[in-house]
Parts: sequence; structure tokens; C-alpha cells
Amino acid sequence: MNQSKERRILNFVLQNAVRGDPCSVMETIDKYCSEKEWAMNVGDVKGVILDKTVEEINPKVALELGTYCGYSAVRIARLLKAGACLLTVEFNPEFAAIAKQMIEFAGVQDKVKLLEGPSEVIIPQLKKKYEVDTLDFVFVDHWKDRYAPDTILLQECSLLRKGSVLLADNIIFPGAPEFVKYIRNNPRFQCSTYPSYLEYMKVQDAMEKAVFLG
Ligand SMILES: O=C(NCCc1nnc(-c2ccc3[nH]cnc3c2)[nH]1)c1cc(-c2ccc(F)cc2)cc(O)c1O
Ligand SMILES: [Mg+2]
Repeated sequence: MNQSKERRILNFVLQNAVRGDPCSVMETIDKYCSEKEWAMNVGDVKGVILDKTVEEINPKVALELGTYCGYSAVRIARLLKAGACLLTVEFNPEFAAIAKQMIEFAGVQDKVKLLEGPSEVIIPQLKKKYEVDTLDFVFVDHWKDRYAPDTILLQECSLLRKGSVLLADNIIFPGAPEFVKYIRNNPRFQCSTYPSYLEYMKVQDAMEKAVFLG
């Protein structure tokens, strides 16, 4: 049975990146996906916006919605301080299996908890089952029609506190119009937009940062 694209990306990393070196893993994925096969990682251009946001917040508890191959989990985890953790949610078992190996190869497994399942099931479990109090940072990068309902669900589950920061990928391409409409008209969020480019392409995209005001 022929390999999936995600399996080819992982194999390229296992054969070409430096084990235990997150930057080497990120660079190797970016090289493969810009030269050989496009894939929906946040990538090296929008990745800098992600880095700056994580460094500014210095989160103790971070959540990622949409693990995919683990590129942004490695990107975020490499910046987390001792004792901080990233919970990342993936519902596709194939992607989750790839991401688990990617995260372990990069050596950030002690900072990352990969949760398999749909976000609408996992989010309500975060407090009791995963011992989360509130989230300092949320990277929203899963199915675009889940952005708005899951932002509402995070509030309903009291997982956001005054100052919690959401950063949403792809608000231009593929786009998340319901989310943008919801978040920009919501007085409980302070929003800012970061124009950028779709990963590995000369196509306009943007990220939206939304600070919860409590
Ligand atoms: O669909 C995307 N990302 C989502 C993957 C995912 N990985 N995991 C999930 C998940 C995880 C828990 C969930 N719970 C419920 N739904 C869930 C979905 N979703 C995506 C697509 C593109 C894209 C651009 C141009 C194109 F021509 C085609 C595509 C670019 C991007 O940057 C993306 O992020
Ligand atoms: Mg994305």
C-alpha cells in the first residue's frame, strides 16, 4: 500500500534531521514541503509570528487545536520554559501517529501531550481529565469551521482567563469567516491581524490574535 504524504514527510525528517534538535526538524520539514510536496504546516513565514507570540506570552499551559504532523507542536514546545506544557489535539489517528513520532524525534515529548479525538470532545475534558485550570495560549489551526464553535466552547468550559491569548491560522486562506465575524464583533476579545503568506506559497494569508478580556 503506497505511503501517505505525511509518512513521507516523517521519513524525510528521520533520515535528514538531527535527533533531539527541534530547529533541525522544523527546517527539514520546511525544506521538504517547499521543495518536494506542499503540506499544511504553519511553515517558516507564519511560524515567526507564532514564535513571537509564544515568546511574548511565555505560556505555562498552551493548547493547540490541529496537530497534523506535529510541526507547530515542535515549534511551540521548543520555546516553552521548564515546567510549561503544550496540549495538542488531533482527531485523525494517522496524523496523530505521525505527530507522535515527530515530537519524540525532536526531543520535546516531555513538554507535549498529544490528545487524540475531536476538539468538541477533548475541550470539555481538559479541566477534569487533563487537570487544566485555565489556558495561557491557544493556537487554533484545525478545521476552519471549528474555530468559532470551539472558541465559544473554551469560554463555556471556563478555560480562558483575563489575558488568555488565541492565535488563529488561515483567516484569509482557506479562511475562517465565521470565526473572524464572531471574534472581531465580540467585546470580550481584543483582536489584531497579522498579514502574512500561506505556507510555502506566494498566496496571501493572515493570522488573527485575540486577547480574552475576561
Ligand atoms: O485544514 C487545515 N488545517 C486543519 C488540519 C487539521 N489537523 N487536525 C485537525 C483537526 C483536529 C481536531 C479536530 N476536532 C474536530 N475537527 C478537528 C480537526 N485539522 C489547513 C488547510 C490549509 C490549506 C491551504 C490551501 C489549500 F489549498 C488547502 C488547504 C492550510 C492550513 O494552514 C491549514 O491549517
Ligand atoms: Mg494552518
